[in-house]
Amino acid sequence: MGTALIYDDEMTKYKLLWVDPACKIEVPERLTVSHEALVRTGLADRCVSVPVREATDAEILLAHSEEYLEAVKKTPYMSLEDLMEFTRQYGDVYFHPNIYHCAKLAAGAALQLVDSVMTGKVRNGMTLVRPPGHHSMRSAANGFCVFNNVAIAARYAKQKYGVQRVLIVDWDIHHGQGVQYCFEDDPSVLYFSWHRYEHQKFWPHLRNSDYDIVGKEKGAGFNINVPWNKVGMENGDYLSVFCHVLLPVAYEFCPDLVLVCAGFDSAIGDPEGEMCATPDVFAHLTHLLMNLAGGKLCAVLEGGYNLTSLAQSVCQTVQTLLGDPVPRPASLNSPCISALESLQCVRSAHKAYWSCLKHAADLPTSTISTKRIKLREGEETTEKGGEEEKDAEEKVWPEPPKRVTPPVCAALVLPDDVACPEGCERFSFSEDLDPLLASKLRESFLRDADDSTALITISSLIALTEKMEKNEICSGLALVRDVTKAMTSIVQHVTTVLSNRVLVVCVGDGNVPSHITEDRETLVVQMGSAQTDEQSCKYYIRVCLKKGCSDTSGFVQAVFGLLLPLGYEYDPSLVVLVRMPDSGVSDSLWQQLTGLLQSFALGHTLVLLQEEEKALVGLTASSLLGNPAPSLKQLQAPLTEDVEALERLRHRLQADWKLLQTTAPQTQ
Ligand SMILES: CC(O)(O)NCCCCNCCCN
Ligand SMILES: [Zn+2]
Repeated sequence: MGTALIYDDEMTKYKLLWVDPACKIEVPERLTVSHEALVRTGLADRCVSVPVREATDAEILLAHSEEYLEAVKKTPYMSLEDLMEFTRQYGDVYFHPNIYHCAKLAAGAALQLVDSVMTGKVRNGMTLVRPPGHHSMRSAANGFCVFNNVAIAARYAKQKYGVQRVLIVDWDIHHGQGVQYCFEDDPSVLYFSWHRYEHQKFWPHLRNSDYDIVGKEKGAGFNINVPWNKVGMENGDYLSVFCHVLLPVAYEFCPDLVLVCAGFDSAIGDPEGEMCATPDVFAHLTHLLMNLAGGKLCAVLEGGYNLTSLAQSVCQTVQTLLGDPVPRPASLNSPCISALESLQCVRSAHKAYWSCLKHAADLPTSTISTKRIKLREGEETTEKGGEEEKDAEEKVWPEPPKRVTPPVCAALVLPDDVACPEGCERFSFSEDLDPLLASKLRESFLRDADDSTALITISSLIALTEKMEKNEICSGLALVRDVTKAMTSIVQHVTTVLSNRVLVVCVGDGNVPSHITEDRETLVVQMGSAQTDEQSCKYYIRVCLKKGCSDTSGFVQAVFGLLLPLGYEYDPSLVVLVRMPDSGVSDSLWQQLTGLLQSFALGHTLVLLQEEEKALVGLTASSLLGNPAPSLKQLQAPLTEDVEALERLRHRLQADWKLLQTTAPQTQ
């Protein structure tokens, strides 16, 4: 199934008709540069084009009052003076004779996207709209927004398709208070937003945007606010919040549909956000959400005012929705202190509501900057002045790397009697084996040296890693007699001959030859149940789950709280995913893990299965081909001893691995 792209240039046909410094950044070119970039890069042609439509009155009334709708209906017939008068009753927004029409198209476009995804016409999609929506409230326009496109879409999905749980991820740099107010007492809609806040000194200056506003009554816990109290946040800050807050909660919530308030003013160069995250980070944010809800993801444009980073970020998002490999995470810095304080505050505020956060640390006490500094009357805000505003110094950043999709998506090394799944390519090393390599392999890995099939398999695997390194093949899978031996020979080859960093993920117990963990070029993370005396060290990390890998919620904790942050920090060029014999991991969790690990190494994931487990070839290959993993059930609480053990392990390792941090260093 494909990716929908919904755009209509009618939504470019309104603009600011008078002088208003606060609104001048919201220009029609935001839509044209975004769409033109998608066309120029060929991404638009790869999408399924779906037409826009106007939202009906009934649909708009899903999130707005009748008096508000009736008032907006009058604007097309207003004179310039009347439009200015009408605008004055709202904040930081402007009206235009054509904006009502465009606002109906923006909301209608979001509904068309929901229809396309919910009916299975497409897997996921994005719509480029203006006016944006997430600030508009039941009876008020605000922050360039007229109708709350995403709030309407969420209500529509529940009403028309019986969707039980909707996750709304708002990565725009402003707080979508309109969405928050719409669902704050509704446990069926989980709203997550990060936003520039600076202790309430940044627009819209709402006390309700802070981390301790968690939702009301039955909705308590279903509203997550992550305030950024400093500008300049980077990719590492964003990915830490995804790994340590959003994703564990999202998997516990187990949504049937994911809606994204896709604002790109959180990208570098944007005059509103003044952050430093680069456009390729949106490829990762998108990818990390794509295995939720069986892949049903609708991205709706919100803000984004630097036309260069906006266009690049839109392309990164759409290219990921199309299933292309995500770029390697550029050298991530550790989260800054302020981000860690926010992280700690949010996790602490929600520990009562989410079992995955039950053991989170308490609120930081001593750190001064988490205390809210009440905005005293007239105290200067961080807003720019009026006309005399200084030009944010021109930020420059590298063009996101071209994301080439290798000619072969998944290559499989299989015994002849095992069928090769649709869409994959059987791979066997054909050319005659280099005699030197053959003898080396024989003496170091093969018991009975004349075991020719094993030799062929091992040499096929080595040839496979070389083709992955050349980006001729994206991912691989092999059925082998002994996964440990195969893992060892691959790691040996890749780290010595190709001198690349390898992340080895071992699912299940079994001995991992110690020497592959001593070369510093390999990071091994093993998830199992065996309590071993040997301690984890920086490059060989053992996660012990009481009930082993059959405990889905404990396993998911370890994936988001430990494995993904490690992977992002280590930034390997190859991921080897090994399913140890009798691992006990469930099929859907195995597929989730196979999907998530493609965040690293340009998707170069090599999966090793014992040949007895040939029944797993099809579903593993499906994940390697980029098909969304089946959604896990709603997760019950992980075992206390497992979470405590994971916290201890993370605490011990965070000196070496900065992305494991979830708390700010204690200041005296
Ligand atoms: C969709 C959106 O979230 O990007 N809207 C942002 C609105 C920003 C308003 N800034 C007002 C500045 C007042 N001096
Ligand atoms: Zn915004």
